Amino acid sequence: MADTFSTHPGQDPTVQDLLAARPALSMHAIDGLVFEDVPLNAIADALGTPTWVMGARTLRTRYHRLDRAMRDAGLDVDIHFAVKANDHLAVLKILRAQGAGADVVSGGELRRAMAAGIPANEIVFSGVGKTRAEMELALHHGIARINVESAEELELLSAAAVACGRTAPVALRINPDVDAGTHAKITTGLAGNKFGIPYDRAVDLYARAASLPGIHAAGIAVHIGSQIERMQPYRAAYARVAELVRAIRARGLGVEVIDCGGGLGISYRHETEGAPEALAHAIRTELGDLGTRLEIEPGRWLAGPAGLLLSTVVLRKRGYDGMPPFIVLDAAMNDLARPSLYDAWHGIIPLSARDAVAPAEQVHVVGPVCESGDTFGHDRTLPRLHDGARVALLDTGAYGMVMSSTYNARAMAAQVLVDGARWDVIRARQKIETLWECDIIPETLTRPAGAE
Ligand SMILES: Cc1ncc(COP(=O)(O)O)c(C=O)c1O
Ligand SMILES: N[C@@H](CCCC[NH3+])C(=O)O
Repeated sequence: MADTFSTHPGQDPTVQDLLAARPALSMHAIDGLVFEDVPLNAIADALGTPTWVMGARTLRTRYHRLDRAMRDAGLDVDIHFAVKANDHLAVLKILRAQGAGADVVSGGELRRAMAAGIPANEIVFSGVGKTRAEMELALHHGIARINVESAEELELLSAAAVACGRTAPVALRINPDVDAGTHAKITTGLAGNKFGIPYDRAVDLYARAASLPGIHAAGIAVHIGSQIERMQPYRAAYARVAELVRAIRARGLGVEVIDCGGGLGISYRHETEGAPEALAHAIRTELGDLGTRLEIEPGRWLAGPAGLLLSTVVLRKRGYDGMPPFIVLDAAMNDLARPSLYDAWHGIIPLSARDAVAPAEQVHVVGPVCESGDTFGHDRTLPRLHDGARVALLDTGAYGMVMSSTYNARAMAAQVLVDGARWDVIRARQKIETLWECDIIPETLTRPAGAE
């Protein structure tokens, strides 16, 4: 955890270290940095920067590893991709083609997932504040399940389902009060977090769910946080779920499904990537003998390493009084928000082979936005970068473009999909005029000066 989120201590991996850990990336003398089989300079030449790049082959490879890990453990687990991590229709279509369903947290995500061809009966609706309209939308389309996060929400859902003549298949998302050992802003399974139903109220609430009109009490869901590196928190949470399933069944109620959540971490810096095989083992050990259907809802593990953000050095600014220089990029916190939000560490690699072997120096890497927090790395050891040099920010396929904004009137960056040796633009760079196309000027401001 300290590695992923701290910007200061420890030695940075070198360019060679970063490349060695990422099979989809390679450095070539003439072509420079190549992702899958596409030289990234070709994309930057054609589209400029900042530009997001997703790798289709990488996505497929990762999905298959996860799926195989579950099968090899003797488990039949439905994989629902957490759409919040990357909601691009092309990404969803690729994962769907491999067999993925979806986990969504808003009506918008539900509609995106369906637009990408994922049927509603393979979509689970999670989230702490679903509106009545969102519930109705989900029920109308025949959602596979709604994960309910509170007693209050359960009552609202019952009323919504009765009103539209539907039965809502429900899992109660419990809060197991387990520390996932991750950053405070992305932990979700502690009793004080807003997520889930307090563990000690879950059995009674399940009984209530089973008695309510319009509700089919189908199971239990748990999700304890994101970027989880160790299996122990998973095992602790699953052990609590198993205990709960037994207690519910002892009341004569049925539990058909357990949603085991997402959260598996990746290696941004020095961390060991969460192993799907270890997760499968934890699920089998703790939950495998309960005879329920099993599901997982990973986001980051599938999409994170499948994405990059290309950027160009606008200028080098000399540091104050011998302090490290600032490398100012054309990408900013409005594009990639993770470093400013969580002090997240993302690898940075020059696109040119020659730049990649320049002598290393200590720098601060920043964006041009008017916030001191618009910083991609403090005291980073990087090959010396000149004005105009291009870099790739690594592992930005999850919680990257989806968290972009247009702060400082910066247009949303273009996006490209690489698939082996082929690449396609999958989102055009936003036209700057569209930033104000929804602004409405009150008529009083359009009258000529002095006219009343
Ligand atoms: C309910 C739920 N499911 C799945 C996820 C996906 O998490 P991750 O991207 O860490 O796998 C999240 C995000 O933390 C979540 O809140
Ligand atoms: N946005 C977070 C992850 C949040 C997970 C959603 N509950 C990140 O970038 O690490």
